[in-house]
Amino acid sequence: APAHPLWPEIERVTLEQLQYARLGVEGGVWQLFAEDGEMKMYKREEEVDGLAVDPLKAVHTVKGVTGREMTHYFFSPDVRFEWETTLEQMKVLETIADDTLVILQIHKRVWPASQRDALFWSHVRRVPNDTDRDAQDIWIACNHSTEHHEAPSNEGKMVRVSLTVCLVCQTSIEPPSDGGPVTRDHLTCKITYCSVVNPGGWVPTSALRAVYKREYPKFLKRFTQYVKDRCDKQPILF
Ligand SMILES: O=S(=O)(CCO)c1ccc(-c2ccc(C3CCCC3)c([C@H]3C[C@H]3c3ccccn3)c2)cc1
Repeated sequence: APAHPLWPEIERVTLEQLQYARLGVEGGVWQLFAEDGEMKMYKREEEVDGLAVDPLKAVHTVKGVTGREMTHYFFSPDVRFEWETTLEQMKVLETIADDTLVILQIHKRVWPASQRDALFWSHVRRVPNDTDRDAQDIWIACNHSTEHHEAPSNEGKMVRVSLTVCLVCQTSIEPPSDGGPVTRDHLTCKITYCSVVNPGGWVPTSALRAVYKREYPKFLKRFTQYVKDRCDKQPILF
């Protein structure tokens, strides 16, 4: 493994997030708050120091793409402005490896909250599926807040959110019965998107919950449609 001071944390958090995502929405603790076709969005209402820090878990099934393609476009900074409508600025502060970056993002002001930024490492990896032989490998992309010497400390200016986010994708292939080639019509990608965001500074709880209720379904719908459009008519990346 690459010798970088962040690497042990990246390894630990990524694998923890993988297990957390694979728990699904069992246990009756998750409250369904949005539904759109195959997409189901759940939350838990939690407060830390009086701030709403509601864990979110979304499950979705997308036809015609692979988990590698889905996590690739989620990870890639080059295309982020194509689908992330709440982004104002983004800077890759460090390229730790071709699958691991440190990113500083400034989000648009979302009334009534003041403008915020997010500083996090971003990692994408294939997790070999050691259980089910004929299943495809799992892909995970994970973003987790970090420190970085190159990020402004924002004295008195921007509020910094802290976040842990993961996108876990499992592809399945229903091969054509006539033994023909596998095309995108035979692909199904099961997605679990998890996020925990601490707004980092006071936002009225009801207003913050309204922002999430509006923004998260929009975000996941727009992102997954973006990937479908990008992959359409392109060679399949397994
Ligand atoms: O999955 S990612 O890594 C994708 C890379 O961008 C991710 C997702 C969401 C955020 C985020 C964090 C905090 C806020 C709030 C907190 C108080 C006021 C701003 C918002 C506001 C912009 C709203 C929002 C909420 C949910 C989804 C998208 N937009 C967004 C950051 C990164």
